[in-house]
Amino acid sequence: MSERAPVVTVDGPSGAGKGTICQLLADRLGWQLLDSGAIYRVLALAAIHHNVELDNEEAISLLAAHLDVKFLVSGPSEPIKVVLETEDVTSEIRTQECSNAASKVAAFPRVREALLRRQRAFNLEPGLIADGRDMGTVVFPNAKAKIYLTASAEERAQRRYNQLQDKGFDGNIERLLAEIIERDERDMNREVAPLVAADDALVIDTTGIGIEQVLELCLKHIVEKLSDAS
Ligand SMILES: Nc1ncnc2c1ncn2[C@@H]1O[C@H](COP(=O)(O)OP(=O)(O)O)[C@@H](O)[C@H]1O
Ligand SMILES: Nc1ccn([C@@H]2O[C@H](COP(=O)(O)OP(=O)(O)O)[C@@H](O)[C@H]2O)c(=O)n1
Repeated sequence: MSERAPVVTVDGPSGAGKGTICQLLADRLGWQLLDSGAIYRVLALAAIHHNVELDNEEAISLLAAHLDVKFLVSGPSEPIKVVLETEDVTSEIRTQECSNAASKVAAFPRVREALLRRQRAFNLEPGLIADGRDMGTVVFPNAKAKIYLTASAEERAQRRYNQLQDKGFDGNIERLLAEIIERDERDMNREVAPLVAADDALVIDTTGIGIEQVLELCLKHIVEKLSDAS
């Protein structure tokens, strides 16, 4: 399988900084952006809206095959608007309930299969930055450059806590940490497309490293890999 336009994959656990770095990379390079986690989140929300049990693989995979989701891009650096059917769900998919539900529906092999083509359709010129758990291992195995971001669970929980505070919400750090650990375990131990660094990925532990420095490390790796490939 070969990719149409060049692809850079960024995988890793929750709170590692993937979304932040991918947005910065897409802006810097002027490339498309795929937030694959948002697709699993929208699917989980659709299941909740349609009263589908989260443990019903058959019903959820049917929902996945017919998922009516749109990602509306208004311009560089602008947040992408996520629309499910006709409803703007951009904020609703970010709740803790949706994060946990997304990780449950994402464990079903038939659900992942049903969403593969939809994710690969983001591979358009001039290039794609793909954010997720299995971007470099399953969805875009021939990506030109692969990055795996991680950080200690404690630091990732602290980042989520700060993020909630910034938005004016209260968070419970112990609960956030427990949920991060539970989600890591589910994502890393599922049978299909578990969260793991691709053999050829650059692994960056971002614990104690600022966003600017992580961005520089990523850009250096991407430039090297893109020039190797040309
Ligand atoms: N290297 C870093 N150092 C400190 N905070 C970071 C770093 N990377 C990301 N963050 C912050 O952590 C939070 C979670 O980052 P995010 O990009 O959403 O992670 P992910 O997409 O991997 O779940 C955000 O508030 C972001 O600003
Ligand atoms: N490529 C992907 C992306 C997300 N997911 C699942 O979707 C959930 C939400 O992903 P996300 O990337 O939006 O989550 P955060 O890292 O932002 O917390 C994850 O916990 C995974 O279970 C996945 O299985 N495969």
